Amino acid sequence: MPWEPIKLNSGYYMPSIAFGTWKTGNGQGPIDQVKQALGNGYNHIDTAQAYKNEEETGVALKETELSRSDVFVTTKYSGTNGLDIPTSIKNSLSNLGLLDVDLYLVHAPRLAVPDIPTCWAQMEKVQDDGLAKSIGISNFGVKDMETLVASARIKPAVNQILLHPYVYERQKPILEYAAKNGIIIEAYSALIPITKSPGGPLDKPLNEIAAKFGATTEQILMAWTKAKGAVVVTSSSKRTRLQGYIAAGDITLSAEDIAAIDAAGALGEEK
Ligand SMILES: NC(=O)c1ccc[n+]([C@@H]2O[C@H](COP(=O)([O-])OP(=O)(O)OC[C@H]3O[C@@H](n4cnc5c(N)ncnc54)[C@H](O)[C@@H]3O)[C@@H](O)[C@H]2O)c1
Ligand SMILES: OCCc1c[nH]c2ccccc12
Repeated sequence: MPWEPIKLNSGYYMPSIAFGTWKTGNGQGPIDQVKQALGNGYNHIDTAQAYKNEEETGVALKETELSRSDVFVTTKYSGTNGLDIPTSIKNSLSNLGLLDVDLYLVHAPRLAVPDIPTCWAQMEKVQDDGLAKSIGISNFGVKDMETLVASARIKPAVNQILLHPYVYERQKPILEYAAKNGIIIEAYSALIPITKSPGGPLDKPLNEIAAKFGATTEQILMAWTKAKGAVVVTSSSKRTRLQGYIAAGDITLSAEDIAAIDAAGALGEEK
């Protein structure tokens, strides 16, 4: 299998590519998009309280042929409507029509109220109560993680962060801290160098490496992210793109390819 499942510090396995549901409201809508992803090789769905599509995600999960145990479901505490963590997880499970989620994340450190240790103790209770098999964080920096780990009984399984070559140097301390502490990094917006910041120093090496592999530049960015040990959370309403991302799991970049992407990434910051 190209995108191998990754073992979390909770003992559970997480599929290393996920379909993200943020902004799936347009066009087909979230139900059809999630069903399309589940029908095209994705068995990991990423949603959040803030995305306001947990109910539609739940419908898609019911309508798919895959059974509950075949799909890894992540949702997040986003502080929506000022609700606390115990209330939010119960609402999310009710919206999704599930008894538990595979992963529950604190969407951002600013949502950890009144402070990170108190918030994390509530997350630990969510796992103790069997409402989430694993718990984690999103958008946490090194200082945030240090504060959390200092008081934690259960370390976060995952930190979902922005990661692509233009921010790699800036994010590297997060990756290093996570690796030392057994926390898996999940990368969102891996395609920004193509979708939002084309015309920069990455264009040349990405195009050259893509031509060498007979691949698209999107696939090379996915392979780079995978090579950094990160799980990828991506999205598209287009079936062919979704299939392309899955196929990118077969691409193994050489050390020289990775070094060329790192070097070009370090030359240009995200625009
Ligand atoms: N935790 C967080 O704060 C956070 C933040 C952002 C995203 N996310 C999660 O990550 C998921 C994916 O985020 P993303 O959409 O930024 O990821 P991404 O960088 O993988 O981009 C995917 C988007 O790029 C488009 N795309 C692909 N190839 C393209 C091309 N050649 N030209 C133009 N557009 C192209 C796709 O159609 C899709 O809309 C979200 O749905 C969400 O679940 C989480
Ligand atoms: O996850 C995508 C970014 C995002 C959308 N709504 C949010 C609420 C809290 C933190 C992050 C987000």
